[in-house]
Amino acid sequence: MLERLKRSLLEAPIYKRGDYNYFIHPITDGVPEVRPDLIREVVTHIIRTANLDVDKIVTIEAMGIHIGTALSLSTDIPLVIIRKRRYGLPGEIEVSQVTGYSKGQLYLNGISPGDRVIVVDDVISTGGTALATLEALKAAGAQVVDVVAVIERGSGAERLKGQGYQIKTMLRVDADEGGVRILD
Ligand SMILES: O=P(O)(O)OC[C@H]1O[C@H](OP(=O)(O)OP(=O)(O)O)[C@H](O)[C@@H]1O
Ligand SMILES: Nc1nc2[nH]cnc2c(=O)[nH]1
Repeated sequence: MLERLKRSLLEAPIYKRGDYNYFIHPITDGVPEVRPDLIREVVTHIIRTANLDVDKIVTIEAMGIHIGTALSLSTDIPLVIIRKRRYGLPGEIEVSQVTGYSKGQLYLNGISPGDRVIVVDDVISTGGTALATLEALKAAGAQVVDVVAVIERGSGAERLKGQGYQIKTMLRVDADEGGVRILD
């Protein structure tokens, strides 16, 4: 299962960001190129394993967009993209996002109270983005029926699960100078 994703992660180059061994991968970075076979494998897996009895798919700019778009095309469920830019539309919800590398604001539009949604993203690491997303969706009155991240690195997903959030991840990984290791 997920053989292409696993193989591609084992081949991912490492880029040193200070002390952090950052892996560069088509799904999480769009670099060197977004591979259709990987997107297809990921989306097929989501369709098999996630609860798609939803009104909307929600993803987060930037690196959730290709996964969200492919899932939307495969299911005909509309896609809502949480943006890092304010639009000032009526009802726009603003939340703070803190990740391992950045701090900023996220802006949610397009959700009506009672909407059933699934959240999809490329990676969960500290869990800061997922937490901000869930906070925004709660403020919008959405019912979050599933949260799926393709790759899990670090303790964020476990922390959020400990706080009662249901989060599904496809592969858990870590990385050092030698490359990516798949943990399960
Ligand atoms: O669990 P976390 O520590 O919050 O990290 C996960 C988030 O980090 C990345 O986004 P990032 O904000 O780096 O922006 P990008 O998608 O524009 O690269 C990724 O796409 C996730 O949304
Ligand atoms: N692409 C990518 N995203 C991450 N998010 C947290 N760690 C990483 C990493 O090593 N690579």
